[in-house]
Amino acid sequence: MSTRTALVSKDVNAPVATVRPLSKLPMPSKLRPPQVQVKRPLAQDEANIDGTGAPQAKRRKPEEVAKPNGRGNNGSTTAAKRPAPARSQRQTSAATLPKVDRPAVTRTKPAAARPAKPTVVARNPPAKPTARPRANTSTKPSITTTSTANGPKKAKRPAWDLKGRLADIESQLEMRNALNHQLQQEVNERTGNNHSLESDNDSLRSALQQKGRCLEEANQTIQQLERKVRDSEDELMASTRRLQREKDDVLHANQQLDRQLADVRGDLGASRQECSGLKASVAQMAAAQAGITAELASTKLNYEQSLEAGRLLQNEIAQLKVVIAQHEAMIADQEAQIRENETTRRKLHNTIQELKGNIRVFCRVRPLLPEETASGHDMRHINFTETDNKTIELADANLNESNVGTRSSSSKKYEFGFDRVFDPSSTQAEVFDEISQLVQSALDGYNVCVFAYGQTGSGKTFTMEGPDDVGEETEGMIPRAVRQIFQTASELKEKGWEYTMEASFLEIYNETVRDLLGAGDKKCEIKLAAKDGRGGTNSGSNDVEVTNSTTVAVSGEAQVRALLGRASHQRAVAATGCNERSSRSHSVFRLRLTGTNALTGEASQGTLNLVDLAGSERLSQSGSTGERLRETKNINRSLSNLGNVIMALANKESHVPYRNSKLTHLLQNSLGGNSKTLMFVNISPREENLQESLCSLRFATKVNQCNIGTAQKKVK
Ligand SMILES: Nc1ncnc2c1ncn2[C@@H]1O[C@H](COP(=O)(O)OP(=O)(O)OP(=O)(O)O)[C@@H](O)[C@H]1O
Repeated sequence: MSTRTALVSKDVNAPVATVRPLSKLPMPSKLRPPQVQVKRPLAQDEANIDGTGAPQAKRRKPEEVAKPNGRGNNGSTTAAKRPAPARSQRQTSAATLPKVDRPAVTRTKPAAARPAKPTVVARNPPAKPTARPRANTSTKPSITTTSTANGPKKAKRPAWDLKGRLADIESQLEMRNALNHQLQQEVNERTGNNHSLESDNDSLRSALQQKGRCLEEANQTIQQLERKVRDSEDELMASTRRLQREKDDVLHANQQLDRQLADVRGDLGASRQECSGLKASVAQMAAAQAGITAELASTKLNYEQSLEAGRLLQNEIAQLKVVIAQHEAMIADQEAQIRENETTRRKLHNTIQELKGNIRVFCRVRPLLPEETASGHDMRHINFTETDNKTIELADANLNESNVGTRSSSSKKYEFGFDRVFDPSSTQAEVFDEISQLVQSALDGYNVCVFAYGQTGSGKTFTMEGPDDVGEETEGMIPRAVRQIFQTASELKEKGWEYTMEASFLEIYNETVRDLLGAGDKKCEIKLAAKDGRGGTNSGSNDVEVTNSTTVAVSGEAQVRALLGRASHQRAVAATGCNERSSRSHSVFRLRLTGTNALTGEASQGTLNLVDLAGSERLSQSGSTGERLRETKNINRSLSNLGNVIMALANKESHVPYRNSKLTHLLQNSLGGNSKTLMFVNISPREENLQESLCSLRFATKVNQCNIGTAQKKVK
């Protein structure tokens, strides 16, 4: 008994463990388990079967198997006593049987291995299950049998009828075995179906995987195709743009060609017009050529005539060249003669100066100043002869000093004659006109010395330099002499003379030489320079030089005017108190003129000295004391020595006392035989200055009577 039960349990459980979860797949209606299985009284049968082993209990839910299992183990009698379930209940139990088996299937076949899309399986239903309905049909008889076995219950055998009961049991056992056999067959069939389904499932899964791979490949292919499409689209776009550009280029080229064509057409039209114009021009030129040809013939004729005339002109030119050469020779002779004439003029000029005397005296009487006129001064005591302008007459009303300033009929007249007398109305220009020839002599190479001698306030500075508010008309002898020198030097350039000029301005105060163009702080000494190595001095005397004195090369009037201004400033700085320095000192403006003539080879060196002497007041009349007395003594000594030198020169004495005073020492080469000297004796118009005027006129007369020899030109 137990052996058979175990065998049945083993057979029943084995196929159940491999049942596939058919409900997971869309099972065709033909493959579904037949409803007859539901009609089987499985619950009771299985309870009996389960009572033999645990595997059946494991496949059921606890609530479904608890009671049968608990009772199953206690014997079939309990099950037999139990009322049979209703048919609907058995069917439900049978219908749930496959569902109870599903968990076992789930354990053997993981859900993850199943195809993701059941629809694939549905499209490919397995072919084998079509045979299953027949198998199921074969089971029906057993069910029917079972139904028969479960038919109306037999009467309960009495307890003592063991034999009958045993027979019943054996009968039931046989039925059970038959049923088991049928079930085993059914299980086998189902197992086969399962295998078939699994095989189908595998094939479907592999097909699905293959489809998946195909799908992936298709996707990849699609992606590749999409990329190719995109690439193609890009290429298409690029090609489209390129074609558009090419199209635009072609259109542009076409437009250019159209324009060029229009231009060419225009040019062609213009060329045609030009061609027609050229044709007309050619015709005109042909006509003109004919005219030119005729004209050429005429020109040739003229040319031959001109050649003949040219030959005649050349002969004439040759003759004229001879004449020109003769004229040039004449001009050269005349130029040479002009230069000779210039030399002759200089000699004649010098001769005239000699005839006039190498020392001359001009007398100049200044006018009364406005303040002098206003104070009642007059100059009736001075008379000028209008005939020759060479005589001046002073009337001394009272010989007695006490009667000075009064007039009487017994007045004494003093007449003085000079080379020229300038009355108060004489202008600076008239005065300079008389000395301009001396200035010319300086340019010719002579030493010229012009003095202004007279008492203080007599007009010496006015004559030599001009007034303080100097203008063009009131310019003195120095600026006028300078202007003439520069003008004459410029004119002499045409005759080949070139001059260089050097200026210096010295002052002699209290027998001290001072440089008015320098700082004036250095002691100046008068020295005789060494003889010219070439023996250039015809006088035999040496040139006088002053140490520490400033010599300025001058080239124009303005420059000389600036030097005079500088000298005037220096003298003003040296003035002390009421002591008028300019009145108490001698000033010497010296202009050294060096000339060369490249044409004649001549050279000359002259010196123009313009000297403004200190006031010549008599010591007895001055009433000076102290420093003023010393100044007066020095002034008188130097002026007296100037007279002595002139007298010595006039008397041709062997010794001329040049060195007795700074003034004569400085003017050594400008006094004597090698120089031309002119003295202005300036006279005050005031009658109260009559005696000083007489003294000055007497000194000037003495100088004027001197013949200091023949001036000699100094050539280098
Ligand atoms: N010819 C003249 N015409 C007009 N004014 C003159 C003339 N000569 C001199 N004067 C004036 O007379 C005044 C005295 O002249 P200036 O200073 O030249 O005399 P000076 O002899 O040089 O005196 P000092 O010896 O003191 O220098 C000045 O005011 C000057 O302008």
